[in-house]
Amino acid sequence: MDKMREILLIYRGSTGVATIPKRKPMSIVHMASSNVDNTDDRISRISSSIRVIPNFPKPGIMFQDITTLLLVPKAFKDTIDLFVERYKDKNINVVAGVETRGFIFGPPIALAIGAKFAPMRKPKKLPEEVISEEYSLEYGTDKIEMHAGVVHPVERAVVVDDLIATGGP
Ligand SMILES: O=P(O)(O)OC[C@H]1O[C@H](OP(=O)(O)OP(=O)(O)O)[C@H](O)[C@@H]1O
Ligand SMILES: Nc1ncnc2[nH]cnc12
Repeated sequence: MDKMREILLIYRGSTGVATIPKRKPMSIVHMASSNVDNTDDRISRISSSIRVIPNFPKPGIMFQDITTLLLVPKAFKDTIDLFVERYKDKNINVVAGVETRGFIFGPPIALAIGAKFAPMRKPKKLPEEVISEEYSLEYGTDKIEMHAGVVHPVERAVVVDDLIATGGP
């Protein structure tokens, strides 16, 4: 399998419009900045739609909050379009999305390029036989699992997630 890991810069959702915040709002320093491809104005629109929250979930982490990107349909669509443009003619059979935020971006990319979508889930969520891999996070370790046999050796897969922090060990 030819593996590629595709990342944006992107977060896990808040709990909806009607909820009352349980903790003090944190100070927001800025929206994300971009240092890639200044010729495509979609990149700056995407960057400026991502909220950066310092010291969440713990001191020293600059949390890149993609929930704000999801509130801007044009920026969300631009995000999907950029990936679709990159992968549409590459004979990709499988888009694998990393839980949780890869579940937001992976499916629309898969549909647009005519690939199947395979969820890569946190441990013990999938009911059938799995293949699994342990990895390090910027703030902890985790393991990811996928149903065995959903990707065949001859297939080409793109792994979609929102962001690389440590990129693993
Ligand atoms: O480069 P790394 O160090 O691997 O960190 C990046 C990973 O961490 C975050 O997910 P997280 O495990 O926090 O899960 P979530 O999407 O459910 O919030 C993020 O969505 C990436 O998957
Ligand atoms: N800095 C960060 N922002 C958003 N999600 C993350 N996951 C790991 N590190 C992160």
